[in-house]
Amino acid sequence: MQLGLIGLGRMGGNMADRIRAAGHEVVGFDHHPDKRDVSSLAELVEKLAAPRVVWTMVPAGEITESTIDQLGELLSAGDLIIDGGNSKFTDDKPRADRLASKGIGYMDCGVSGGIWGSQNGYALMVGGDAKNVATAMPIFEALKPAGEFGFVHAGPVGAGHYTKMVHNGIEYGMMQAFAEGWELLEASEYVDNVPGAFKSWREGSVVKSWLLDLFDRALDGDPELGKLKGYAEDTGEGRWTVDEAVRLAVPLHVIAASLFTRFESRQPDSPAMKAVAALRQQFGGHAVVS
Ligand SMILES: O=C(O)[C@H](O)[C@@H](O)[C@H](O)[C@H](O)COP(=O)(O)O
Repeated sequence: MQLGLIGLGRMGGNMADRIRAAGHEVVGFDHHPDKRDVSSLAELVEKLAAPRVVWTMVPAGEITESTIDQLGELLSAGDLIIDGGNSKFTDDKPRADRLASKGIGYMDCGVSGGIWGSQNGYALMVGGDAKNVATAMPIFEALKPAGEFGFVHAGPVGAGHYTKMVHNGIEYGMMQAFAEGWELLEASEYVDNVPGAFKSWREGSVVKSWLLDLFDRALDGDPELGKLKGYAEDTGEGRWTVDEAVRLAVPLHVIAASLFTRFESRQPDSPAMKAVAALRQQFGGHAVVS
């Protein structure tokens, strides 16, 4: 089938390759002139036969919102938009309603797999009507991994991005657990071969996983991670997961702690710990470091 794909960066570009390799036609648009097949959204829409399916794979937030608004002006009743970016789930229903007033369908699809997805396949978490899911199924089939798993129609519009948000919250917690275990092993006088321990866990162990494989790969390149700074960014999914935990009063100890640890990583000197040191000095006369 034909697909319009907007955003041909690290994710979208690889996805286009995988969809084409499965025998589909992709008409791609990107802001970078060297990557794209068409030079405007209007040209992309023109090149597709109706009813059209257009997938947005651009950064979440303002860019996705304005791209979908422009598509809403250019597409016709019967066409379908799929947002595959890491949008916030609360954006989905209002978008779907705006587009529905013009007869345009909308689905959200959480996409996991990072830069490895083109070879391994992408895990897809879809929210939308069964009819729209069926329309896009050949594209989902092309993107998902070859095996039994890697796809869920999670529920109505919003459910795909919600599922991806929770997936990313879990990702934060798993990464943090590996990271803390690594720090403890490195600090201890008991274990000499820390990279070897992680490597050994890749087979047979209870904690074997793709994240562990990737951590082992990172340690192969830099056994003490000496080339990196202890600084980690976040792009929103972890914060939304914790917001939801507060809204629903669900205890999310590990994920919340993992998120806060990232915030802490950006503080060269912790203001809160200065306050703790000041208070210890005030009530106990304990020494402080200035
Ligand atoms: O499942 C995935 O493929 C990843 O989760 C992917 O979506 C991306 O790498 C994260 O959005 C990074 O998220 P943070 O910037 O919040 O760590």
